[in-house]
Amino acid sequence: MAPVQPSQQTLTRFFAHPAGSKPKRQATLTSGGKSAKSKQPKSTKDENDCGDMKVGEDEVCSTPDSAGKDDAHSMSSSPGQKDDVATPPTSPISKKAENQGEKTGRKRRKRRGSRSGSEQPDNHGLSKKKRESKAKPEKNIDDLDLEVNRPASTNADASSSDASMEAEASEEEPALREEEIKEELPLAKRELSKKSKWPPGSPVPYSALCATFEKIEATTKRLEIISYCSAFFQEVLTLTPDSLLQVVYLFINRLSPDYEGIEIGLGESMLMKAVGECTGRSQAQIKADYQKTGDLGTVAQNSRMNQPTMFKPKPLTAEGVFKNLKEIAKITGSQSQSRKVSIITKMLSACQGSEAKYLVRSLEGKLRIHLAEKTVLSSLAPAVVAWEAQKKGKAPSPTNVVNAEGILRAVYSEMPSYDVIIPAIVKKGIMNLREACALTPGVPLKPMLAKPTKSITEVLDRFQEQKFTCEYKYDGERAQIHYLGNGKSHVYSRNSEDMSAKYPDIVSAIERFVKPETKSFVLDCEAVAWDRDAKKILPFQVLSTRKRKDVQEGDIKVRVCVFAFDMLYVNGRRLLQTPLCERRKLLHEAFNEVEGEFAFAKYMDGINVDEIQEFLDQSVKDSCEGLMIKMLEGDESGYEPSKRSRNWLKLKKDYLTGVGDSLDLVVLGAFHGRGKRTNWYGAFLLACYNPDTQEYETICKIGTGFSEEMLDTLYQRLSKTTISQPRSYYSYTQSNANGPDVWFEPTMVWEVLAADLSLSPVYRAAISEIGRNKGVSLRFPRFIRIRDDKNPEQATSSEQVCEFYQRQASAAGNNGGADFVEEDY
Ligand SMILES: Nc1ncnc2c1ncn2[C@@H]1O[C@H](COP(=O)(O)OP(=O)(O)OP(=O)(O)O)[C@@H](O)[C@H]1O
Ligand SMILES: [Mg+2]
Ligand SMILES: [Mg+2]
Repeated sequence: MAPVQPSQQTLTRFFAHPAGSKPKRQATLTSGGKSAKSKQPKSTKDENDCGDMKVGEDEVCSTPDSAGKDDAHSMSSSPGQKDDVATPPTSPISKKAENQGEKTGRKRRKRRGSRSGSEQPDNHGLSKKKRESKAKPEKNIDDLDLEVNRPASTNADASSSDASMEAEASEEEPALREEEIKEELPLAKRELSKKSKWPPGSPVPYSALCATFEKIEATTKRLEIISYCSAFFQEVLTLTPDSLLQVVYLFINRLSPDYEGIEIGLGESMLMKAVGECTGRSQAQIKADYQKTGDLGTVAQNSRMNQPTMFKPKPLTAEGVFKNLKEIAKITGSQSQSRKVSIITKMLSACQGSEAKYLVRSLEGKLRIHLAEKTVLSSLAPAVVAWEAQKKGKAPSPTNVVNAEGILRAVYSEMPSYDVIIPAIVKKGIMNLREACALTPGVPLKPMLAKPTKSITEVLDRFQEQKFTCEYKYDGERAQIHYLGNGKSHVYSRNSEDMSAKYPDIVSAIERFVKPETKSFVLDCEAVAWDRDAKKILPFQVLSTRKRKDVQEGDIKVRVCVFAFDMLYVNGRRLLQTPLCERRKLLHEAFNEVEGEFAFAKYMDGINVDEIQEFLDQSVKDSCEGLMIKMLEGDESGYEPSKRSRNWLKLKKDYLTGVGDSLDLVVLGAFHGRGKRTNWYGAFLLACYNPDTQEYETICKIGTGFSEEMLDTLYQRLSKTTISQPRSYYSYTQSNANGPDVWFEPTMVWEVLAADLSLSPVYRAAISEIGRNKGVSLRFPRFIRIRDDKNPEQATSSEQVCEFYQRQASAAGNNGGADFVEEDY
C-alpha cells in the first residue's frame, strides 16, 4: 500500500539525477487504439459570455491575445496602484539559483526558482523588465467565439498516459533517505541537553521558536529546513515534551484538526489597528509602511523597534501564544473586534526581535517561511528518533528515521489529527504509532483522489492485464459518512469539514439504509441532488443552491441521494488494505438501498473498449459526469487516503478534448464591469497554488461562463474580501497588462474549464516548473462553479498545471512542452 513508503519511482525522481541532468519528463503517445468519442468543450448560453460581448467589453475574455489591449485599458482605469505595489520577483536569475549545484530533482529545482516578493523587494525592477508583455493585437470577438468552440487539439484523443501516470505521488513530499540523513541531518552529533535554551520543564520561549523560523526563512534547501525543524522539535521533546503539540501547530500555523474548523486569518485592518495601538503610530504611517514592504509582519517588527518600552512585559511563550491565537479565533459576538485587538495588543507589546513579525503573520493565517506541512511531518521523524535514542543513551539510527517517517505519513493520512498523534508519539513511542492511531470513526481521513484521463485507450494502457472496474462518476459533493456505533454520526466534506449540519437529511436517513447488524462504519460517497418526482439525478448546480449552515430538515427543498462507492471501516474492521472487490462486497452486504436516499454506485466490470464506451454513454444519459475506473483486485486496489492515485482514474465526458480536466483556481482580483456588468465585477484574475513556495501564481483572466445571478453573488461575496494591495505571496506580473482593479484575500476557489493551455510572459503559473521564464496560462477559460468544498491551498497546484501543459504539449507533438508557439500570445 502506497502511503507507507514512497515508490521507487519517486525516490528515483527526486534523488537520482544530479542537478541539471534530469531529463524533462516526456509523454509517450499512445495512438492507434479505439478511443472514446470526443466532445468539444461546451459553449455556454450565458449572455455575458465573451462570444456575446460587444467590442469594448471583451477585456473580460482571458485570451492571451487580449493582454496587450488590457494594458492600455488597465493603465487608464486604475492609475497609481499598479506601479506602487510590491511584486514578487520573477526572474529565474534569483538568488536561489546559487543553490543550483546542490539540488537534485524536480521538487528542489522548483523551490529554487521562485521566492516571495516580500523578501526580495529589490529585485522588482529587474523582474518587471523581464516580464514586459509582447502581446499581439486583439482578436475579433467573432473569432473568439469560434475558437472557444473548436477542439483544442486535433490530436486530443491520442492521449499520453505515461506523462500523467508517471506523475504518481508527485504531489507528495519526497521521503527522507538514509544517505541524506547520514550526510545532512546531524542527528548523532547533537548534544542538546548541554546547552539547552530554556530550563527543562518550563514553557517553550516563543523567541526560541521565532529564531528557528528565521533560520528556515533564510534558506530554501529542503534538508536544511528539515534539519532546523527537527533540531528544534528534539529540543522541545527533551525539555518540555508536553508542549510539542502546540509547537507543531505554531509551525504549521493551524489551531486544530480540520474537522474542528477553528481557523485564524484576521484582516489587515484589524492587525493595523492593533499595531497602531501598541506602538502609538498612526494608521496612515502604518499603511504607508505596508505599501512599501507588502508585509504587515515586517511593519509590526519595525514599528516595535521605533517605540521605547516603558516597562518590560513577561516574555511570550509558545504555549501562551497558541492559547491566545485559539482564543482569538473563537471570539464571536458583540465587540468581538475590540476584544481581539486587545489580546493582540497585549502580545505585541511583549514581542522582542522577530517575534512581532511572526506573530502578525500567524494572526494573518500565513507564516510564509516556505514551510509546508509535509516538511513539518517529515521533520518530526528524526526529532523523535533522536530523542528516543538519547533517552536510551544510544546513537539514533538513520534506518529508524526512514521507518519512522513512513509510519508518520501513513498514520497521518489515516488519522489527520495532531491532537491524537503527538501525545501518542510522546507517550507510546513512534514505532507503536500505527496501533495507537489507526482509522477511527469520528475522525475524517483525507479522501483518495483520482488522476484525469482523456480516453478509454489511456485507461486500458494503464490497467493492461489487471482487473479493473468502471463506476458511474456522480456529480455532487463528496461525503464521508461516519457512524460511530452509539447512534452518533457525522458527514464530512472532501475537506474534512463537518457537514452534518448541512445534511441533517443524510444523518437521519442512516437508520433507514443501515442493516441492523452494521454497528459502525465509514463510507465514501457522493451526495447528489435528487428529483423525487421524476426519480432522477439533478445537476450539481441545483445541489449548490442548498443552504450550507443550520439546515432544518423540514425546510429542505433540494433533496439528496447518497451514492456509496467505498467502505473503509465496518464493525471495528479497518478495510484500507482490503482489495476493492472485497470492500465492495462488504459494502453491499452492510446496507440496503432506499430509493431516492441511498444507493450503491453503479458499476460494470467489463474490460473491452466497446463495453466501456457503452457504459460511459449510459452514465451520461443517467446524468453522471462520466466514469471512475479503479483497480479492482490485488495490493494496488487498496484505499489510499489523501493520495491522487493512478489506481483511480477519472474519465469525464466534457474533458475528452481540451485540457483533460477542469482546474480549481483561486480568485485573486477583479476588474470593474462595464456595459451590462456595470454593477458587478466584469472579469477576474485567477491563480493556481504552489505549495512549495506557498504562493499563488496567476494563470488567467476570466470573464466567461457567469450568469447575471452568479455575478451578483460573486460581487456580494468577494467585495467583502478586498484588500488594499496584493499579498506579498501573490506571484503576478507587475505590468499593467493584467493588473486588476481590486485585489482580494485568497478565499474563493472556482472550477474552471479551458480549451487549451499556452505559455505566457504575462502569467506566472508553474513558471519554475516550466523553467523558461514563461508561465502557463489558460486559453478561453470558462467558469463552471464555485468550489466551496476546497480551500485556496487545495487549489490546482503549479505542479499539476505543469503536468497538464506537458501532457497537452506532448499530445500535440510539441516535444514535452519544450517549445512554445509565438502566436499563442
Ligand atoms: N464512483 C465514484 N468513485 C469515486 N469518486 C466519485 C465517484 N462518483 C463521483 N465521485 C466524485 O468524483 C470526485 C473526483 O473527480 P472530480 O473531478 O470531481 O474531482 P475534484 O473534486 O474536482 O477534485 P480534483 O480535481 O482535485 O481531483 C471524487 O472526489 C468524488 O467526489
Ligand atoms: Mg466532482
Ligand atoms: Mg477537479
